[in-house]
Amino acid sequence: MKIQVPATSANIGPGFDSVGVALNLYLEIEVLEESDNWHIVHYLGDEIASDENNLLISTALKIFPELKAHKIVMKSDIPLARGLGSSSSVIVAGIELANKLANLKLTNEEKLKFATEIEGHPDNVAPAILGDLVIASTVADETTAIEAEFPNATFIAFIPNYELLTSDSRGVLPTELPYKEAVAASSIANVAIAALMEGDLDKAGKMIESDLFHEKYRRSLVKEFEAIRQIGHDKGAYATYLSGAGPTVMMIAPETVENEIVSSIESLDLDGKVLSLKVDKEGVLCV
Ligand SMILES: Nc1ncnc2c1ncn2[C@@H]1O[C@H](COP(=O)(O)OP(=O)(O)OP(=O)(O)O)[C@@H](O)[C@H]1O
Ligand SMILES: N[C@@H](CCO)C(=O)O
Repeated sequence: MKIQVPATSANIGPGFDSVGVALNLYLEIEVLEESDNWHIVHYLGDEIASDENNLLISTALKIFPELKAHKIVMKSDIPLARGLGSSSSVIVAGIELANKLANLKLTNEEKLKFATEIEGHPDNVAPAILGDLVIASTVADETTAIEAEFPNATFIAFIPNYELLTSDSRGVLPTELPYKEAVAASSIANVAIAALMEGDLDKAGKMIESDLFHEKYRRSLVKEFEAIRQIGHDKGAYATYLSGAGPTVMMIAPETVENEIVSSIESLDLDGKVLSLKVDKEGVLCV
């Protein structure tokens, strides 16, 4: 049995802790034979546990503590701590692992509830489970999610060669927002989502770049951000935003300007890589 989970790009500007889209980079786990202990074969580095302490197994055991141990092979194209939902991909894979091995027949709503409880917010786990664009709200432990189709566009990611842990990136956010600013921030988010639903990427892009919830506090943590956003403005992208908690800088652009934008970002000679990505429509899959 194999389980595949897509990467995700959360926030998309003003959709902080609420909006995310699934993209075509993947975590894949292959479940092999039963074993006396959990053992994960992976090439993700020494800091990632290979036993029951790995987030995959700790998540699966939270869902079903009596799960029988197996040998597992884990591969991932999703870079760790870069704002592309690596932790959510593992959590969603862990829930699916318990679901399939213990034949729990979990619904998507149940998977989303467990995943949000573990991750703390729904914006990465929801599209990792459902695919495509998801708008979700978790308040007082209750999660409500709406799936939608992301309008036709390409995603261009600049992935820096350094990590930024979500916990560190959340540490620079204010604990409170003045009422007037919160109302303005919420109106920007409302129009961004309405424009995405209408397929109006010009208006959506303008609102995505007007976020007041998180980017202005975090931008200084990602020194490449302004130069890449400028390329987006010069070359006709719809929007450039900080993916998840960063440091990946994500651009939404028409496919017609994709190659030109990729070359322009590469010509900045920054320390990192540039990837063109597409929306994943499926979410978690088990084969
Ligand atoms: N394949 C994996 N196996 C086990 N743990 C993992 C794996 N991938 C990620 N993690 C854990 O998740 C941590 C990264 O999570 P973090 O929330 O900081 O970043 P992210 O999920 O990549 O980005 P973001 O949430 O901003 O999209 C890693 O440091 C590691 O502890
Ligand atoms: N909404 C989250 C996504 C990363 O986990 C944040 O921006 O901190």
